[in-house]
Amino acid sequence: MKLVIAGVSGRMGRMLVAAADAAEGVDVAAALVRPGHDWVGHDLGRALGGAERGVIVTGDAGAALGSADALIDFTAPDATLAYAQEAARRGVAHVIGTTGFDADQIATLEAGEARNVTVRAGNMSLGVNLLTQLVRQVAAALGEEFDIEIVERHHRHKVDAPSGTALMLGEAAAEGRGVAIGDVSDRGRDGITGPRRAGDIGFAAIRGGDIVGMHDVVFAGPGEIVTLSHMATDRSLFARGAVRAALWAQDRPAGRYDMLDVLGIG
Ligand SMILES: NC(=O)C1=CN([C@@H]2O[C@H](COP(=O)(O)OP(=O)(O)OC[C@H]3O[C@@H](n4cnc5c(N)ncnc54)[C@H](OP(=O)(O)O)[C@@H]3O)[C@@H](O)[C@H]2O)C=CC1
Ligand SMILES: O=C(O)C1=N[C@H](C(=O)O)C[C@H](O)C1
Repeated sequence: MKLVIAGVSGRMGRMLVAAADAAEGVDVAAALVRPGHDWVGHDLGRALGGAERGVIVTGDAGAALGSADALIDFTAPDATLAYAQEAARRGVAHVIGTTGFDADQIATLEAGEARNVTVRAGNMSLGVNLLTQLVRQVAAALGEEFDIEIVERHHRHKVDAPSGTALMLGEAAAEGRGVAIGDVSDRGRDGITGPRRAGDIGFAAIRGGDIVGMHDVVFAGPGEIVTLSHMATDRSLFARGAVRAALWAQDRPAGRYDMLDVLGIG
C-alpha cells in the first residue's frame, strides 16, 4: 500500500511514519506538510532527524496523492477539508484522525464522504472504541436519575475542546438514552449557572503537561457513582490504529466508515 502521511511534521505525523515503517506491506510514498513549511523540498528521513529515505516532503497534495492508495491525515479541520476533496478526486482512501470540526465542517465532510472511502474517528484506539459500546449500554441501563458527565484530560498543546473522543463518548451516551446529543449537550459552565438541567450530558476539559489522553464518563446517581475510564499512555497507539484503518480501507466500497467497522466490534 502506497501511503501518504499529511501533517508529517506534527506529533501524530511523526508517530505515523514510525507506525507505517513497522507495518507489513506499507510504503510511505509521500509526506505532506503545510505549503511553505520549512520541510518542503527536504528529504523526509533527514527532516525527521534520521537517515535519508528518498521521499521529498511536499506541500502539494495533488502531486503527493498522484499514485497513492491511502492518505492518513491528523492535521487541522481546514486542512482536512481540503485533503478530503483532493483524495476524493483521485480515489485515494482517506483516514481522518483530525478533531475539532465545527458543525458546518462536519456537514461538508459528510457530503463528500459518500464519494470516497473514508475512515473517520476521533480516536483510533481499540480501548476507546470498545468504551463507546460500554457507555451506550450503561447509559441505556441507568435512568435519567444518573447524571452523565464526561471529563477529558490532554496535553497543554491541544487546541480543540471537548476532545474528539469526548464527543464520541457523549454521542454514545446520548444514543444509549435515546436522545440527540445536540439537545442535551452542556459544554461549558462558568459563573452562576443555575442547577444542572435534568438529562444533560456535561463536558469538561483539562489541559496540562504531556497527558496523552484520559477520558472519564461519570454516571452520578443517587448514592452511587459509576465511572467508565480510558487512559492512553503512548500516542503511537493512535498511529497504529490509523495504519490498520488505511490497510482495511483498501478495496472497500465508497462510503464513510469508523473504527468500529475497522476493528469489527460495531
Ligand atoms: N483520532 C485520533 O486517534 C487522534 C487524533 N488526534 C488529532 O490529530 C490532530 C493533530 O494532532 P497533533 O499531531 O497532536 O497536532 P500537531 O499540531 O502536532 O500536528 C498537526 C500537523 O498538521 C499540520 N497542519 C495544521 N494546519 C495545517 C494546514 N492548514 N495545512 C497543512 N498542514 C496543517 C501542522 O503543521 P504546522 O506545524 O505547519 O501547523 C502539523 O504538522 C488533532 O486534531 C488531534 O486532536 C491526535 C491524536 C489521536
Ligand atoms: O490531540 C490529541 O492529542 C488527541 N486527540 C484526540 C481527541 O481529540 O480525542 C484523541 C486523543 O485523545 C489524543
